Amino acid sequence: MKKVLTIAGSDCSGGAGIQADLKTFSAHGVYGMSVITAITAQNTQGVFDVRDLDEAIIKAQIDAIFTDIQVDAVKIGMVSQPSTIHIIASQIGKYHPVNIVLDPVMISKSGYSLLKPEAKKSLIEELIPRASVITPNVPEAEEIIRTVTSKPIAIKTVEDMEKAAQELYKLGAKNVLLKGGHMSGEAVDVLYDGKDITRFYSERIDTKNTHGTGCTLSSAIASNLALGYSIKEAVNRAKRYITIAIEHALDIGKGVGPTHHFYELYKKGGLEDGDIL
Ligand SMILES: Nc1ncnc2c1ncn2[C@@H]1O[C@H](COP(=O)(O)OP(=O)(O)O)[C@@H](O)[C@H]1O
Ligand SMILES: Cc1ncc(COP(=O)(O)O)c(N)n1
Repeated sequence: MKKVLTIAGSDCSGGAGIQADLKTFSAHGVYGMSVITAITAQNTQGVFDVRDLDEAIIKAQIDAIFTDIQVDAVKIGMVSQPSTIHIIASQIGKYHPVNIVLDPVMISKSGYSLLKPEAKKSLIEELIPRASVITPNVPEAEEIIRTVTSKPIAIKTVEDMEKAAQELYKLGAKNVLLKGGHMSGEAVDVLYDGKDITRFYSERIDTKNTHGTGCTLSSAIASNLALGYSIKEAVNRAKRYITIAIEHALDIGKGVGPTHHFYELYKKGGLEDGDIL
């Protein structure tokens, strides 16, 4: 069985973060493991409190996994602060996992800052260059480009997304997937691999329940890379998975409900049994 690790924050309400990642791994038939960077108190209505774990326990969790178990892919989500980023970067340098999907989580759907402003530079300099693929949403892409170039940027069209993906590629990740969840019209994601631009389309589903979409997509990509798919096929399959997971999103809680994960949905996306185990 392929083994996939998420390094991310905990969402006690189960919609995003570590919890969404582990559910996604299970639905893909891969073995999920987690290194927790921070504990958040959040639900479908907002984020109420955060405790960042210290670097010693983050380091110890990563050592415990890599000294014992072969890891086929790593997904990195909420990394909060510079010390968390330094220790993750240094541990990646030590263990060299093969597939690294970095979701540069900055602000929750409810508007809470999950990455401290002073950590932006560390994320860009220390983690992005180590990633096999980064998966920013549109506001994150704008923020990263603004931080690097000190110039204002507004991504308004798919063509703007393509230009931004090429700009982000210069930061050293092997691939850039710019997600179009925050645009209007069809939900188009753009992949740039240094050579080709590929667009991934889906209909835009009319729902308020999109808590954890970014976490789900990046974990699905990590699962598919672990299963041996090329980056384009991994993104293609992940896009199909997230579309079904949003279509079946749950109206849980009073606010933005979570995506839904289960094996039957995976099969419904045309992803057959034989493909996943
Ligand atoms: N309403 C929607 N209908 C269909 N796909 C969506 C919708 N909202 C987001 N997506 C897709 O979900 C994935 C996550 O995108 P996005 O919501 O932009 O990420 P984030 O959670 O990081 O803000 C992308 O593949 C995006 O195209
Ligand atoms: C611990 C944690 N990590 C990430 C997100 C982003 O979630 P979303 O995918 O909805 O933007 C979150 N709300 N909480």
